[in-house]
Amino acid sequence: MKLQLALDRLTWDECFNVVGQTQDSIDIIEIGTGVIKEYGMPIVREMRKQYPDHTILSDMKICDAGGHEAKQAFSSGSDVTTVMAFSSHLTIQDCLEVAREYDGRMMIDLLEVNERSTIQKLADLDVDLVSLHIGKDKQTENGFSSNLFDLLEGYSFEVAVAGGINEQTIDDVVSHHPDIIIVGSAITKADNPAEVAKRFKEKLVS
Ligand SMILES: O=C(CO)[C@H](O)[C@H](O)COP(=O)(O)O
Repeated sequence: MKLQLALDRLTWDECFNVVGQTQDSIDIIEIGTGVIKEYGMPIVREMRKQYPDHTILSDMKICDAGGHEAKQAFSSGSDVTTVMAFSSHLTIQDCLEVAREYDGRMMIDLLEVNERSTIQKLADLDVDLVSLHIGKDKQTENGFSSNLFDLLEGYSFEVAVAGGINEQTIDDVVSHHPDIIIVGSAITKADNPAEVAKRFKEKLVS
């Protein structure tokens, strides 16, 4: 089980500061969508330069022009980038093809997906990594619910989970044995991110 730190709603300096404090506890550095919108590919390149041994995920949340945007992410040093599950199968296919060219991976974001037919579409496209995700706005109504895992019942994807996961909910999430647990605010907004990230890491089982 891997810990992915999501860098969202932070300045450039805050991103590097929190990664600097938590680097020993995290496996994957996620450069969040809003951070990419603010700073573009230069922040991905700088993160790659400073953290050559960490996996870097750019949360591009691609939904169209998949080949071009995936290329932007991988050519800047990302190991993984994201495409929305509701996108056209052509967009997802193009992303997967670019990922193969760069020896990278696509994570397919299941934000707002409730239909098993969408999951079957992903399986038919030979997708291998998906993320169950409750969006930031939706979190004001409902936090991460274990029921989300039901959507993937019977499929063998590698699974990441995200959406307001905190120290109160981590045990429940871990009990479903996802491959990657994505934590943002619970670490980045903590008084002592290093300590909190260490506690999260200790909860993850291999
Ligand atoms: O993709 C995201 C937002 O769209 C975040 O990475 C994800 O929600 C994790 O952050 P948090 O733990 O703060 O919810």
